[in-house]
Amino acid sequence: MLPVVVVHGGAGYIPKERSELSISGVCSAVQAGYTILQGEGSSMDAVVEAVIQMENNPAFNAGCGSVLNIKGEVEMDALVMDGKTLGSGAVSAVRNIANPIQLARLVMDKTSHACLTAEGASQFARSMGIPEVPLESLITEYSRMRWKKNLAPDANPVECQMLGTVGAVAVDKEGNIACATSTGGMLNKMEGRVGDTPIIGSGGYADNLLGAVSTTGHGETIMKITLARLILFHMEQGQSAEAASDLGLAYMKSRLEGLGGVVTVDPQGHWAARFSSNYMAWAAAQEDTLHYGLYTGEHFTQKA
Ligand SMILES: NC(=O)C[C@H](N)C(=O)O
Repeated sequence: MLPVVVVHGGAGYIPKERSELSISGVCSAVQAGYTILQGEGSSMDAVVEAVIQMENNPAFNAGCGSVLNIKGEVEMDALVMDGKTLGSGAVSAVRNIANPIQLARLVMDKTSHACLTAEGASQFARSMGIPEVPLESLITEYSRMRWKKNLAPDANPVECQMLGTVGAVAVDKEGNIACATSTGGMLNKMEGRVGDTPIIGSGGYADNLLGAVSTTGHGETIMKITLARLILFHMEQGQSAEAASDLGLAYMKSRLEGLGGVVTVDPQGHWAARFSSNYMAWAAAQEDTLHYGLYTGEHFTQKA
């Protein structure tokens, strides 16, 4: 069963013309993670690489392609967690860097802190030699169009809300488990708004004894129920990765009318990609097979 890597490209509304881009994006990201796992790399290396691929892909709301805040600027959140040590690293409201997930990993590896924010995170990035990139390089025509559209008083909140956060979970050959999640947040959010993504237990969680989860959906709702940790709690109680994911998502829906999605693994390599929204691009790679889907109930396979 091991190794395995599972990724998501965000729960929510995906316009038809963008579905191909999302599918091909999650499939190439999962392949990149799987190549690392097959080459003896760690689950942490695999989830970070998979997320970097999606941050660099303008189809997703992370890195280049992030949604814009109310001022038309990009502020990003990211989290990594290492299931062996329970160490984690996060950045919130960071600007002008291409790969927030890399910076989150450096926070975990090189500082004694769990999260750096805003200007302090930028200073740390500079000290680590991470180049600053111009704001414009993170903004796509599509994200600017959606930002403008959503400023209109008659904006459709469903179409304009959650979309495209990216995340990954993996178990390597040694049985070490990791998660990574990265996002531009919610469209037209207030300046300085921080969502669930960089918060351990909400945007993700990893524990070698239980498994790992990376989440997507409305951050303020996810935080209320600490969705990632809630799912792992159900697994601790004996539920499978799939049943626990469904229980967590069902609770968020019944308790708060919140929709979202998750990718989940357990220590044996059982995995799930589950969502209560209409769409979530996801992909998994295990035993040389690539699995992927977008709509509820969809599950395609091909050789990895
Ligand atoms: N699309 C998303 O998943 C958004 C993210 N969870 C946030 O609230 O920042």
